[in-house]
Amino acid sequence: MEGPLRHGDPLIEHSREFAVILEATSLPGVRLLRPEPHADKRGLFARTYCRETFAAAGIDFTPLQMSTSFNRIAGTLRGLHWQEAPHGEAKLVRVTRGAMFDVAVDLRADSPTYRKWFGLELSAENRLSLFIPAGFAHGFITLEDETEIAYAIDAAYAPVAARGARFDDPAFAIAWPLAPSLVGERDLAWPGFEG
Ligand SMILES: Cc1cn([C@H]2C[C@H](O)[C@@H](COP(=O)(O)OP(=O)(O)O[C@H]3O[C@@H](C)C(=O)[C@@H](O)[C@H]3O)O2)c(=O)[nH]c1=O
Repeated sequence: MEGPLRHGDPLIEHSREFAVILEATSLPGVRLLRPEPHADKRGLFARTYCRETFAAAGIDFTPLQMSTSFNRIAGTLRGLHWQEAPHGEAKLVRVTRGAMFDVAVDLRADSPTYRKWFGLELSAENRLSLFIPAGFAHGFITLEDETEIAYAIDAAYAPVAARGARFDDPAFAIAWPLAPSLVGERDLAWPGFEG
């Protein structure tokens, strides 16, 4: 009997081996996804996640849930958030409307980039996604009103394991591109990071 079709099999004529480009960032493990759009007069089609491409890059990432985050005003800041082990979660984040400055912070104590951050603009226009593995904190500030974010996450939500740090914690010294105009109460109340 025939086995299941695999990405790259000749039968999948319209599939391309590396339709998702995974770029390194200044933080080992954090990757930037640059889609390769197939454009025509209708618009475009682009893959925004591919399990096989991730696996070929040595990343074991299978989303279990997808979430959306809508933010009314520019300057809305959410984060920094992570889930403690064994509930660590990897996230793939992109913007479907508007724009934001997205940040990952390395919280792996044995990492050469421990407590270092990486940030970049993700927007509906540039269609970039950021992959943030377990062991990193994540946060963002919106750059436009009515910005909406799509998450794919590989672990169940576990409020008991939820942890956070303030966006302006001196342990990280993140250079946000603007001062926040709206931050949730929980995010203002995180204790100083003790790593
Ligand atoms: C994250 C999450 C929240 N919730 C609930 C809890 C709460 O009532 C409501 C809003 O949750 P929060 O205030 O935690 O939402 P928010 O501050 O947007 O949390 C998010 O921030 C960014 C930076 C991330 O990286 C995400 O993983 C997530 O932590 O939604 C779920 O039911 N499932 C979930 O997976």
